[in-house]
Amino acid sequence: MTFSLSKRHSSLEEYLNARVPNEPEFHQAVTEVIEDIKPIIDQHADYKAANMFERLVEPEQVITFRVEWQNDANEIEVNRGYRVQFNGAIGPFKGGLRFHPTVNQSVLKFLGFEQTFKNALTGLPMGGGKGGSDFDPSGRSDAEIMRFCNAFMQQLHRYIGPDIDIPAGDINVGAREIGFLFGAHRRITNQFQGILTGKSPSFGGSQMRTEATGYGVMYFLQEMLRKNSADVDGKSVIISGAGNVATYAAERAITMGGKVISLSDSTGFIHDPDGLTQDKIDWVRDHKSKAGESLAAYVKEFGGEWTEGGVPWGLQADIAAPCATQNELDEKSAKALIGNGVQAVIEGANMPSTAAAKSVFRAADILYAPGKAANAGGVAVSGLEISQDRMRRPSSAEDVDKSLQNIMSDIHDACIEDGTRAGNVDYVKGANIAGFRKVADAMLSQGVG
Ligand SMILES: NC(=O)C1=CN([C@@H]2O[C@H](COP(=O)(O)OP(=O)(O)OC[C@H]3O[C@@H](n4cnc5c(N)ncnc54)[C@H](O)[C@@H]3O)[C@@H](O)[C@H]2O)C=CC1
Ligand SMILES: O=C(O)CCC(=O)C(=O)O
Repeated sequence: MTFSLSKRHSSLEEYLNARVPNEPEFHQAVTEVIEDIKPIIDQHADYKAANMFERLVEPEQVITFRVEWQNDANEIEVNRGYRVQFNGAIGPFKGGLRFHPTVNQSVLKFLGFEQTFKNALTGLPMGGGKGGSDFDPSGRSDAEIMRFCNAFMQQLHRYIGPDIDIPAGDINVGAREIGFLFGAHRRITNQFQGILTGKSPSFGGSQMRTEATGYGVMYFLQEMLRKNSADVDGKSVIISGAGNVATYAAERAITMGGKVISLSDSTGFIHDPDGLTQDKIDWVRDHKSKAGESLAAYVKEFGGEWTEGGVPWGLQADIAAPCATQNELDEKSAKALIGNGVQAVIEGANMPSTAAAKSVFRAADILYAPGKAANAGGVAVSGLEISQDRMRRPSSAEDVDKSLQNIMSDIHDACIEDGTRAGNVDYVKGANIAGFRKVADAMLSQGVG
């Protein structure tokens, strides 16, 4: 028997094992999406005739390159750089750069695949891509970070451009790294071009890009709650991570009246039963910006409890927002959250829930928003930054924030439209189907060859 989506394989698992062996994160992301869109492809003769499944799961280009650079001890170090240009059917490739020792082809392909659907959901003309390096920035000096960024761009500049591919930040790539990368590109090409987003507003960046992902997560949550006649106000919130997405999600949750009781990093988590405040968040940002600092120092400063090596999912709260990294929330944690009466789980990170955890959430009577919908606010404001770059005309923070709220509300509506069955909303299904339709229809219109 053949798998109905591919003539040569009998199941999705067999297809993935044969075509892309040893890429577990990519298999996980593809399996989740394909389970939801298979019935749509099966029912749609045009999609089947166009072999949409095989074309969708094959990236257009996977580029790898050597990054050689000199550390402070004058030693030459070598890292591997990547850019996965996954799908450019609806616009130039767009997606972040991640610098982390766990970066490999599987991780970047899963991220580029997810990004393709996420970008489609924003309603802006952006294809999906992702890139980065296995470079570990922890403990490195500013000068080393700058030399690494220069060396990385020395290779990457061949593959990007305002009409080709426009990267941005992701884990360990923030304003400092984007500045170094942009400067390197300008010196190499002698052109001032909008080839990166997340730039400082002093040289073409958009207001609110820094805040956009975390704020967008909370705007999406507010939409979900409102549809159920509820509100963030008065709710307790568990957040994981202590970086860009986590701290801005916490900031917005607090201004909406929520009580944020945790943050975490790869060394453990804090439980602050009094709740975070803006001062505490500012301290976390400052502390975590210093190379290699653990969040453990929080409790000496503000009290609460530190759990070394733990995850915050055993705490009791109304809302959980995983905002750190992929597969940080497993089946046991998902069951603990449900057992403790969580009402909504909203993913700020990309694929933070394992496949088993996802099944627990989808089967439970809770609101569950997948990352590709809930964290799309960051790339949406990147899309607005591209427009500002083109026009050389900046927008105010108020205007960008208003656009962000509208885009998150539209994504919420799209999820409702494609994810409602018998009165129940499956946000995962809704996001997968709505994103798929847009990309697949563009691919159909453009033919093959
Ligand atoms: N920055 C952005 O605009 C967007 C980011 N994302 C996703 O959000 C997540 C977080 O990204 P950022 O906040 O930008 O990165 P970041 O580098 O600012 O922060 C990452 C945080 O996660 C923590 N962390 C890393 N590994 C961990 C682990 N195993 N357990 C607990 N904590 C861990 C780090 O200590 C750090 O505090 C990633 O999945 C990223 O792909 C998604 C959409 C946009
Ligand atoms: O703003 C961008 O282009 C990158 C955002 C991103 O990497 C993400 O949405 O995961």
